[in-house]
Amino acid sequence: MNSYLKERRPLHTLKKAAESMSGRDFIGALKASYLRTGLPALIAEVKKASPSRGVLKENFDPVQIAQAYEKAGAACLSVLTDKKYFQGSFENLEAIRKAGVKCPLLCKEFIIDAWQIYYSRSKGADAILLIAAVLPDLDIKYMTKICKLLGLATLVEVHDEREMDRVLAIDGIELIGINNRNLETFKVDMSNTKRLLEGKRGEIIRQKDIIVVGESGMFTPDDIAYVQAAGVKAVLVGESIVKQDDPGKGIAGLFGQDISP
Ligand SMILES: O=C(O)c1ccccc1NCC(=O)[C@H](O)[C@H](O)COP(=O)(O)O
Repeated sequence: MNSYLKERRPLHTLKKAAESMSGRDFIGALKASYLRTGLPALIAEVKKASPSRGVLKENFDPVQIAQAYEKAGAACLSVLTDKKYFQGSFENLEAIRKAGVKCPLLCKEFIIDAWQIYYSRSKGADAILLIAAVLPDLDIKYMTKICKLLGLATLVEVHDEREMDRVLAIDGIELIGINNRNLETFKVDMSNTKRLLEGKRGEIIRQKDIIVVGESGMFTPDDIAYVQAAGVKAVLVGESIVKQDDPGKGIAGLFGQDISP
């Protein structure tokens, strides 16, 4: 977390800015897209670089990429704001919002402190990411409540059975992301999504009407079909689409068809 920013924006002034922002319905946009296309709704990631792959796109223009994604049928966008590992920024998030992009925006940041939630909202976020691997249950509960009060959606990310069981035991969770990438080894294994949705866990998810997002390592229509068959209603995709000369065409290639509205 950037303590320099935290010093400049004490919580009581930041809260006012966050509360005055009007948000967009992130979960509603995912549901509407799934109904419209019959395919997992796309959360398209504005991603310049990653720890596992280095720089993905030279001449990175976040607004242009966001507009191309929206035009090509993305339901929502994920904007990396972490500087150190992904070369992202809050300026990118703010610029995309100010450019008039209508897709709801997920602020992709390593959130460990409630201050960051207010800051994300003040910069135009409609949803934030909470990573179960780094947050105790109590923080997930507390942060989810703050988000609800602010009108923000929370995407709670899990990677294994233990994290999934922890998150399923928390009341009020509406959106769970299953990351196919192991955050320590960076290895991607799509069968992770399938495994975590089998049996009792899948039943609880259906009962609670939770939307599951498949995350990472998707490149082809077969990959999309695989995670859809496993039970996901949305996918979070970065590398395979952002690397294309035309990221919009990257989306049609990923789904094997034009999904634009
Ligand atoms: O992308 C990485 O290399 C990475 C490494 C370590 C921790 C997290 C990482 N990525 C975060 C993500 O969740 C992905 O950016 C997102 O799921 C999109 O993945 P992809 O389609 O494989 O770019």
